[in-house]
Amino acid sequence: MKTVLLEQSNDGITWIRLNREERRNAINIEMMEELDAALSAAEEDESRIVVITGVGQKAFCGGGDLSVFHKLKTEAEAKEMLLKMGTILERLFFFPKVTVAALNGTAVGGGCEIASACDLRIAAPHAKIGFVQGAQGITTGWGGGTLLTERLTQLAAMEMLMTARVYHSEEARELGFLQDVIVEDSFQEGVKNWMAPYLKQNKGVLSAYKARLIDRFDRQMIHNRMNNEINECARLWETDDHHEAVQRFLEKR
Ligand SMILES: CCCC(=O)SCCNC(=O)CCNC(=O)[C@H](O)C(C)(C)COP(=O)(O)OP(=O)(O)OC[C@H]1O[C@@H](n2cnc3c(N)ncnc32)[C@H](O)[C@@H]1OP(=O)(O)O
Repeated sequence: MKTVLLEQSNDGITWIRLNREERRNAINIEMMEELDAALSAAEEDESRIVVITGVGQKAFCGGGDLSVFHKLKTEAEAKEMLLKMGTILERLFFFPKVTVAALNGTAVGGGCEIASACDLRIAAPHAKIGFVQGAQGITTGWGGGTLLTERLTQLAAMEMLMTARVYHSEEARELGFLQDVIVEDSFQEGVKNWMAPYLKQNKGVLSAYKARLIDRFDRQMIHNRMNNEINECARLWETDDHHEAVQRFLEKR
């Protein structure tokens, strides 16, 4: 694997690191496939907790790779890509182990959708967090909007999605998006310390509680809502509003 790094440590944590630092860990098709493969490895290994984070200090994930995805022009082309990642995020949402999104830096767009699929979200103080899709004339399209509404209060989720605002970590914590802000100098050590109380429990205890959490959800309903979200985003994708917003970003580079 190249765009995703897998570290299966012997302390109960498997680390999955998004590894395109020069692109702010933006997601392309290869990365989607490697993320899926990393989840398969993590599902089978002896870990109790799976942490998804980004390489470097600047970004957790800058969302979909616009330098590639701007080539997708039609609703059908967009839908194929959105569905591919949506399927992975649905898998992540129902993953049998505890999952943590450790936001080492900025998480925007699809980066926030990945974080929403995880059970817990923690971040470095400098991280900026925003569902910026609205500012690009689209909605969340990997199913992460649906998943966010299962994580936060309805009002907080609506605010984040509908305003497309970018929040500082502390504000995101106040809204309930983040469980905590990790202030230690070493983010990785801070994440480990934060998870230590969870890691005191054995694998059976954690997986049993995770199964009860999953029981809360009507799987078919979540699946249908994610599909509706993907379809709606694909429809908006082919509008001029969206293509022009992406063009503006690409021209700024
Ligand atoms: C398709 C699924 C739905 C979505 O994800 S829609 C949302 C897509 N994402 C975005 O709109 C975010 C775009 N990126 C940004 O706003 C900023 O780059 C970001 C993430 C806040 C980081 O800001 P800075 O730390 O100042 O870094 P920067 O802007 O100088 O970027 C460094 C290099 O990374 C590139 N990059 C960042 N995000 C990217 C992306 N999503 N797709 C493609 N390239 C991306 C950026 O173009 C720049 O490249 P270069 O060094 O100029 O060649």
